[in-house]
Amino acid sequence: MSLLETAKAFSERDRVFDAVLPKADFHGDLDTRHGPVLYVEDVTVSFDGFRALDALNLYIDDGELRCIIGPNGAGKTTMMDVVTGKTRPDTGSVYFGSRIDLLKRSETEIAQGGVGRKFQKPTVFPRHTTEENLQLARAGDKGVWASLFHRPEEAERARVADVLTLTGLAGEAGRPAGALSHGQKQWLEIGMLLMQNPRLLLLDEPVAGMTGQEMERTAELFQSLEGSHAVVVVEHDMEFVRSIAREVTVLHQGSVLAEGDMATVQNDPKVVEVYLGE
Ligand SMILES: Nc1ncnc2c1ncn2[C@@H]1O[C@H](COP(=O)(O)OP(=O)(O)OP(=O)(O)O)[C@@H](O)[C@H]1O
Repeated sequence: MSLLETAKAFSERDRVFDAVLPKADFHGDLDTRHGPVLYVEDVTVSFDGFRALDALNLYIDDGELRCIIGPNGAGKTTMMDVVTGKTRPDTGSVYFGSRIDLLKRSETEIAQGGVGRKFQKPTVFPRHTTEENLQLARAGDKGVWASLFHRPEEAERARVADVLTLTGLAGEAGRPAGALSHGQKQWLEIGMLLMQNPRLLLLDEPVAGMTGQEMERTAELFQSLEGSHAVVVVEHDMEFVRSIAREVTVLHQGSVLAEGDMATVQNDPKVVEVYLGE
């Protein structure tokens, strides 16, 4: 890929492009002593009078793995849009830890301040190797141009090696990302988010299109992140949800219909009626 093409690719890739901008830092203010890393309280979002989120309350504990399920149109994507600053709610509050008001922060500040988001479709740089993709994801620390040409330092090399191991991609480090399987591309993209060391990861349908074996590997990956990163997984694949879920939140018509462990949620008649019974 020529320099020009690489630069163009960056401008088409919102998250990495964001990282070119001066780094926002509110890690020092992040206070999770009360438990949650994310507080969504009484949040309402209306589109032309239709309530996509309706007085939504959602709390995610620091380091927890949470699954969010719900029928189409329940408000799952809108919830992630609100947390990441893409959509501003009509009412309510959203806090990262107990002190950082995310509604006062820009999308860029939120992304750089420790909230990573992965959209459904993997977006990696196909002609760069797996390892280079991980190095590029660190661009925020030093600017894209510098990161394309700089020699990785010891600490960064170690971080890349850790993430390669964590994502099961150590054997693919030198392969162009475009040659990876669909599942491997998804892991690489999660790895790229991990390079920025997010405290909270929001993942939209991460196993869509994966083989059964890839799903099993993904379940292991998510479980290994537990404790060090809070991971919120929005997923329709119930078998996958069952395989990883501790706490499940069911959204319906923009608010929480049920919450609890998988067995509790699965046997809740309201949930069966609106979602699982489909
Ligand atoms: N920008 C918008 N303008 C108007 N309506 C919108 C907009 N964004 C979302 N909606 C509506 O808000 C509702 C909630 O949408 P959302 O995408 O959050 O649901 P979801 O739970 O993510 O659904 P899915 O499982 O299909 O992805 C839907 O009825 C959708 O049509």
